[in-house]
Amino acid sequence: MTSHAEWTAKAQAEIDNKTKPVGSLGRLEQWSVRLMALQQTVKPIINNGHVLLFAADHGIADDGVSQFPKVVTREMLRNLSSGGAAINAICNANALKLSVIDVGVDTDETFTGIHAAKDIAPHGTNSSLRGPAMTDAQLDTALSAGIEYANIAIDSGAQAIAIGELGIGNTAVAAILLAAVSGKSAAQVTGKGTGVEGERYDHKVEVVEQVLGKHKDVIKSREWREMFKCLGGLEIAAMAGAAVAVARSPKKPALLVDGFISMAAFLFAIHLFPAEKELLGHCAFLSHASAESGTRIAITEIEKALGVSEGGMTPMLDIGFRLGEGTGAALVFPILKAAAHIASDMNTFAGAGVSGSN
Ligand SMILES: Cc1cc2ncn([C@H]3O[C@H](COP(=O)(O)O)[C@@H](O)[C@H]3O)c2cc1C
Ligand SMILES: O=C(O)c1cccnc1
Repeated sequence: MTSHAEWTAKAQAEIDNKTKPVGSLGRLEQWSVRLMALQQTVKPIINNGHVLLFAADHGIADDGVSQFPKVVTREMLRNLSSGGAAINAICNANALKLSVIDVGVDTDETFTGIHAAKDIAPHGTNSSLRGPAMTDAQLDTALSAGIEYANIAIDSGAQAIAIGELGIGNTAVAAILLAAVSGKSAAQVTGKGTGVEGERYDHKVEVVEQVLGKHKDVIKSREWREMFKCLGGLEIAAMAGAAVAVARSPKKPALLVDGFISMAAFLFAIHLFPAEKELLGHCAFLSHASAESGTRIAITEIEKALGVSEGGMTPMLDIGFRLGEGTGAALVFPILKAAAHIASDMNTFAGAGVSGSN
């Protein structure tokens, strides 16, 4: 069997032979090479994409870390249900399937078309300021929900799975997770999320710092499961589960990682599932660099955890997105599709009778 490294070399040679100056399609070429190596074919296929949007509430949202109240998570579920959210629009534009999965939103309401895994944690997580955010059972069930919904999407024919999220307060949670992994300070990883400014931003940094202090022993232990249980979120766990299901799939789907929170989930997936580290690295495509200020650190940590060189996981776009919901991943889907077509449709210099470089 040809190894992934051999496939990468073969794919690079294929791309370099096509009718264009070497490297002239920039990062699109990188993705094209990566798709060939992932699917182990010179004609990779990306036709169907599916966005998995996991939603959950966070105890820490009541500690003043967001510009918006916690109730917005459930109000946005209703909006998603009626098709009025940003992700609905981008999925419509790019012919993507969308599954919204409630893995712990604090509501009794049921919404048409929204999957509800309500048995996990009906009110969301506890605040990590006061104790562990989750129980072991909650962490396991949220991871399993992610795995389950990713497998359903893959079985129904998706060659690309995007992971997105909704959960007021979750930029603070992602910042906490990133600080725990990287050892960076609260100020370095904490961004403005939905738009906290001035004293509210300072307060958010302080909360992140306090949580890191409260859980310093478990952070020091590098026991990844315990760390995630104490600091994490249900929708972030579900995204990590979905990522590992994509990585494990023999159908070799691509994983489109969204913004800051989605990146934190992917980073934790690498640490939670070390046996799948290589597969996670092969399948993952970072869609965009969110404007959230910890993003660069997140990308560096992902590259470090995967053991790839600096720049090996450069996101495709950097266009000021800072929304989440899977919007960046959904937006970039046609680019991933084009990367597959570059590989399968373009002619070689010899095949087209075009002169090569001098
Ligand atoms: C109306 C609205 C729609 C959203 N869709 C995604 N988010 C994003 O913002 C939240 C994270 O930011 P923070 O940590 O500052 O609360 C998450 O729900 C995330 O998905 C939204 C936020 C709002 C307000
Ligand atoms: O980077 C993200 O995905 C993001 C940033 C701010 C708020 N919600 C999501």
